[in-house]
Parts: sequence; structure tokens; C-alpha cells
Amino acid sequence: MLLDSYVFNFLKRELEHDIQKSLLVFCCVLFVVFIVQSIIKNLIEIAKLPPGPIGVWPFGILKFIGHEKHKSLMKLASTYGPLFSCKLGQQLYVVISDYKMIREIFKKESMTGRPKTPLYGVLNGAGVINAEGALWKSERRFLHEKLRRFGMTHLNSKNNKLHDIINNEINELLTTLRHETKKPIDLEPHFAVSISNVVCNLLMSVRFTRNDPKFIRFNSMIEEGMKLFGKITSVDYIPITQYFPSFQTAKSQIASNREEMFEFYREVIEDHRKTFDRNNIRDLVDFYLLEIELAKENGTEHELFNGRNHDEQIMQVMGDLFSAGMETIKTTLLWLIVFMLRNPVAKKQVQDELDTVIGREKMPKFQDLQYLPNTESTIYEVLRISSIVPLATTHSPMIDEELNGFKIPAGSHVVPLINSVHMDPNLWDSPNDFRPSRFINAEGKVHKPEYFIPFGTGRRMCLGDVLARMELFLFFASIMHTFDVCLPNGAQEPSLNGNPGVTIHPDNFLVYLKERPLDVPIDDQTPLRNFGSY
Ligand code: HEM
Repeated sequence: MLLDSYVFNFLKRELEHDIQKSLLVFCCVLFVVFIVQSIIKNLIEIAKLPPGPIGVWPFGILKFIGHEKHKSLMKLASTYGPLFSCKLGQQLYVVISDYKMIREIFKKESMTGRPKTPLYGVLNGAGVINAEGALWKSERRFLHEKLRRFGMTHLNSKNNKLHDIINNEINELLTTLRHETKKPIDLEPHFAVSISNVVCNLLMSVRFTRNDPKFIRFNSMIEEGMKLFGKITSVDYIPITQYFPSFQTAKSQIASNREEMFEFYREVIEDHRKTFDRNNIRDLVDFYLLEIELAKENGTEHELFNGRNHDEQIMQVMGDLFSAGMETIKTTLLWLIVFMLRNPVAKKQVQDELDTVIGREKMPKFQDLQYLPNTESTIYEVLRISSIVPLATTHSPMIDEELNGFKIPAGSHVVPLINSVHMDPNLWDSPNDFRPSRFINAEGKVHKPEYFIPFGTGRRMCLGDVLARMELFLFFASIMHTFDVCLPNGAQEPSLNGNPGVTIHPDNFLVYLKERPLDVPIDDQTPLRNFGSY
């Protein structure tokens, strides 16, 4: 009996042990099958992607990218070709440096999506730069149409508001600079206030003086904001960093700066409401207020801006246009000066052309541009060689896309590598040489090849390209016509090093301005409304 129960227990234990063992083996096999299956699935998915460097999990190729992302991606393009993919941390990037492929993919509706980055989270898809879908479409159409009404058009416009705004700011700038000819100066703060005033006037009919504390605070917040956005980008690469205290601090700093800027915009919108007259539209804010009134009258108020809070949307658009329209123009003007200092022959060609075509008794007007191929081509050559926005804005396909037989998965980050297109020796003869004449054809006319894409291409290309062309021409030509911009005695040529930030910015440098005697009275200025003078 005792033996029986011993044998029984022994067999039972053995059986249980066997079952446990088999269960364990079964689980292990299941686990291995699952792993193998997902590896195969991943390999199949990876095989569909454009080729590219492998990287090390979880950092991908982050270590290789470093500070100058545009240059590192260009190096990779020379190894992996004009369409490659790579992982920056956990995020899949698809990088395109062939202009035909860039044009092909960016004309697709599905490519108008924005990556769901931390920045996207903070801005909540409002405004225009970060908006998508129906909101983006209606805002882009609205802004295009309204800016054209102010004269932002290639053609001669009946409305000269934009020209007047730019010319007034140029007059102010030249007047200030005429008092700065005794010693070397830094042009950057002068350009910053003039360019900011163009955008601020267009948006909200206000302008700042250079020492206005509001302007100084405004600029420092934008500068700080750009640095903070840079910091929180790491979350996009390595999601776990979102739980790090430094991320939380940066995020709350962005939110509080944004709130402070919105406070300023709110004040402006309220002032506009008090003085609004639909028969006298002064600026973009007025156009928005009219849009809201019309929607109220039509009973479509709740549909406006895709149901978003009206003031929040207007404020974000103001922030978008200010940040997109100020830094880009200021930086390009600085590069133009750098290249003029380094290329006295090109500078003389521009000045001689201005003297011959415009004459010493007049200042350049936008209508003169068509007769100034040297000046125009110099601006294009600087836009090409300095590619100040080398990675454009990142796009993200809303559905899986295909390019050249490769898969571009929904949600991936797609980057058009503008600097690579602009420095491609197969497209440009000696691309490292500064040579404005490459934009002038045999008939002596300016010709822009289709692979010249400083403003991007496709559905989301720059919204302010016409404004940029006007501002760059008028500011550059007026400065060249009024001053000889020289290197201070004993100073070295400014460096061609570009510092990556929102744009590729030149190193700081000083210039010495020699007045070129002009027989021009400073134009009578239309009254300018400084901030706070409502
Ligand atoms: C030298 C001057 C400028 C350059 C080189 C430049 C370049 C660019 C580039 C490369 C893009 C991205 C295009 C893409 O991702 O496909 C862009 C977008 C944009 N730019 Fe500019 N830009 C300049 C001036 C301006 C100005 C003056 C404004 C307006 C005030 C402006 C407003 C915008 C806006 C709103 C977008 C986003 C468009 C969208 O998301 O649909 N830009 N710009």
C-alpha cells in the first residue's frame, strides 16, 4: 500500500514535471517563432525601404549626425545615393537629394502631413506651418489670397501696400546707417528690426524701434524658443527622454514663452477689434476679423478654422509668419553682405549695374528688377550657395507612399536635401565657386533652372517666396546703391562657416560703410505706427 502510494506520487510528480517541461518548451518555441516571424516581417519591411546605413539600436545613426545635420546627410547621400533611409534614434528618416524625385513626391497631397513631433504636440496643429489637412488647406489659400491683395505678387499690383511698407523700412534703415559710417558696425541688429517691421506691419500695422524693450524681449523669446525646440527634438529620436526633467523644463519654458507672445498678440487683436472697419482693411489681422464677422453672418462661425478657437488660430498664424519671415530674410541679407565682402568684383558689377540702370539720382524700385540681371542673379547665387534652409521643413506621408520602387512609410520623416541639390556637380559647374553669372543665359536674361529650389517645391513650398524676392531685392539693391560695404581696416574676410540653427547663419562680422554720394532726398515717409501708439 505504502509502496503503491509512493509509486503513484512518483509517477504523478514525473508527469507534472514532464507537462511543465513540455509547456516550457512549447512557450519557448512559441516565443522563438514569434521573434523569428517579427524579424522576418521587419526584414521584409526594411527591404522595401530605400537603402541606407544600419546604425546601432536605440540610437540609429545619431552619433554620426552631429551638429551639422545637413552636411552629414549630404555625406551619406554620396554613399547611399539620392534616396536613402536611416534611423535617427527610433525615428525613420527618408532623405531625398535628387531634385526630380523631390518634385515628384512633394506634389502629392498625401505628402502634406507634418511629423508628430514634440513641437507638433506643443502647437497642437494650429497656425499654418504645423497645420495639416483641411485647416492647412484653407489657411494657405486664405493667406495667399490676402497677401496678394496687399501686393505680394510677381505681377504689377494695383495695391502697393507691401512696396510702401518695405520702402519705408528701407528709408528708416538707410537713415540710421548714414549715421554709422564712422566706425565698423554689425549689420545684424539693424537688419533684424527692419525685417521684423515689414512682417509686423503687414500682419498688424505695428513697428518697433531697435531699442524698444518689447522688441528686444520679442526677439530673445524667439531665439530662446528656437534653442528650446532644438532641445526637445531629442524626444523625437529617443522617446524615453520625454520623462527626463530637462525635457519637462524645456517644454514648460516653451509654453510660458508662447503664452507671453500670445499676450502681446492678444492685445493687438483686441485693439484691432475696437477700431475695426470692414471698409478699411489695414492688415492681415483685419482680414481675419472680417472672416470671423462674415462667418457669423452666414451662421458658419463654428466651422471656421476647423472648429478651433478663432483667436488662438490667428495668434499662431501671426507667430508662424513672424518666425518664418524674419530669420530667413535677415540671414540671406547677411550672407549677401558676406559674399560681397569676399568678392569685390561681383560687388562692383552690381553697383555699376545699379548706377547705369537706376542712376545716382534715384533709388531702386521693384519694377526695376527686370532690368538688373546682375543684381538678381547675385541674390540667386547667394540663395543657392548658402542654402539657408537646407532641410526645408520635414514632411510626413499620411499614407504609405512609393518612390522609385521603394516604400516611404506613413509617419516617416521625409527630408528634401536642398543643400545637396544646390551643390550637385552634375547640375552646377564648380558648385563651390561663387558665380552669379551661372543664372544668366546667352541672351543676358536671368534664368532659374528647375533644380534651383531655395523655397522648396510642391504643395507646401514656401508661402512667402514672392515677399522674400521683393524684400531681398529692395534691401540689397538699396544698400549697395547707397553704401560701399567694406571690410574694416586689417579685418579678415568673414568666414563661410555656416552655423546651423533655424537657418544656416554666418559667423558674426563687422563692416565699414562708406557712403556712395547719392543725389536722392529720402522719400517722404507715410506715417509709421510704432508699437504702443494706438
Ligand atoms: C530667403 C527667404 C526664405 C526662404 C529661403 C524660405 C524657405 C522656405 C522653405 C525651404 C520652406 C519649406 C518648404 C517645404 O518644406 O517644402 C518654407 C516654408 C514656409 N515659408 Fe519660407 N522662406 C523664406 C521667406 C519666407 C517669408 C518672407 C515668409 C512669410 C512671411 C515665409 C513663410 C513660409 C511659410 C508660412 C512656410 C510654410 C508653408 C506650409 O507649411 O505650407 N517664408 N520657406
